Amino acid sequence: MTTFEAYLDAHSGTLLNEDMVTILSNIAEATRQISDKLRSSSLSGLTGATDAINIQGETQKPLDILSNEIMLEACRKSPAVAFAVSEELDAEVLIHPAGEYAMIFDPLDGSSNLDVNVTVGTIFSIIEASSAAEILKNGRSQLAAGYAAYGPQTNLVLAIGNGVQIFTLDQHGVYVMTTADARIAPETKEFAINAARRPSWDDVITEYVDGSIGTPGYNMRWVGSMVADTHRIFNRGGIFLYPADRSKPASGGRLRLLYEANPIGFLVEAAGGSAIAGKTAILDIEPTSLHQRVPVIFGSRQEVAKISQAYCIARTIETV
Ligand SMILES: O=P(O)(O)OC[C@H]1O[C@](O)(COP(=O)(O)O)[C@@H](O)[C@@H]1O
Ligand SMILES: [Mg+2]
Ligand SMILES: [Mg+2]
Repeated sequence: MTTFEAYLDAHSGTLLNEDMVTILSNIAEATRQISDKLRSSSLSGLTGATDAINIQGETQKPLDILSNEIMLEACRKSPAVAFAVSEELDAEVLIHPAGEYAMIFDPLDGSSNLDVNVTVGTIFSIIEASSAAEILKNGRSQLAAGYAAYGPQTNLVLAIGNGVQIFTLDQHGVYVMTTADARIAPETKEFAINAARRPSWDDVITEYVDGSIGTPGYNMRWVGSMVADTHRIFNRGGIFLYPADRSKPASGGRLRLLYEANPIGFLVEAAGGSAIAGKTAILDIEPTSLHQRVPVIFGSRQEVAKISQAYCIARTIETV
């Protein structure tokens, strides 16, 4: 049995320095606390919405705010964390002026699913950044990334440079490794997209989805929590698509680069999958702002390659 802490210890001094071990341990502890709060949310009144609106213009749920506070506490407990960047914060927050890293997170992903008891998650990414100017780096600069998925089980999924490991929270609050070196199947016949947005898709996405629907054996899934859709893809392959809205190309898409697309892209590539925004790999996009949105297509390598080739051929389509 390998616990999360034992896994970190085993890589301390090689893939991880002591500061990174502390940061990742504190993130694991934060996800335990969030998991606890979620399990009893209806009993403790942590349901519904608040009056607060975040920088994205979205109404915050009490659990968005609480999860953000728990993740900020993980930053405060980690002396090497200089900055916190979050979906729920307008700008970066200085935590420890002498720190060398930024912790970037979506404290609760899929929070529209909270009141219907469907899997939600916490997504995180660690980069080197001792000044605010260093935060806007491409996704290849990530030192570690991961997510917690709060569903029937709580899973913690982590990449630190040697593949992807999956841990499961046991009844004593211990994360135990349940999948070593998770790999995403290279081929798939399962895709995930919000089909209600079809009128806003470009021709490449429309043709891909229409072609898939007409092909025997293809299946469609859409949870509405990217973490849950990602977790399914880690377990049985698949492709996830959240393309840009063709009527608003400047908006970039729905998902945010720094704390949604980049960490998921890092995990997916580490597991042998691919993650693109169109012609460009997600991890190669140079960020221009903290809450920048990008089109996101990721999952089984060969299926993603079909779409990336279609974008390269369709030269008339303006895409990233
Ligand atoms: O409601 P839509 O358009 O299907 O969007 C769903 C997507 O939005 C998200 O919920 C965005 O995350 P947040 O809940 O953190 O804002 C993704 O998890 C999910 O894939
Ligand atoms: Mg999210
Ligand atoms: Mg969120």
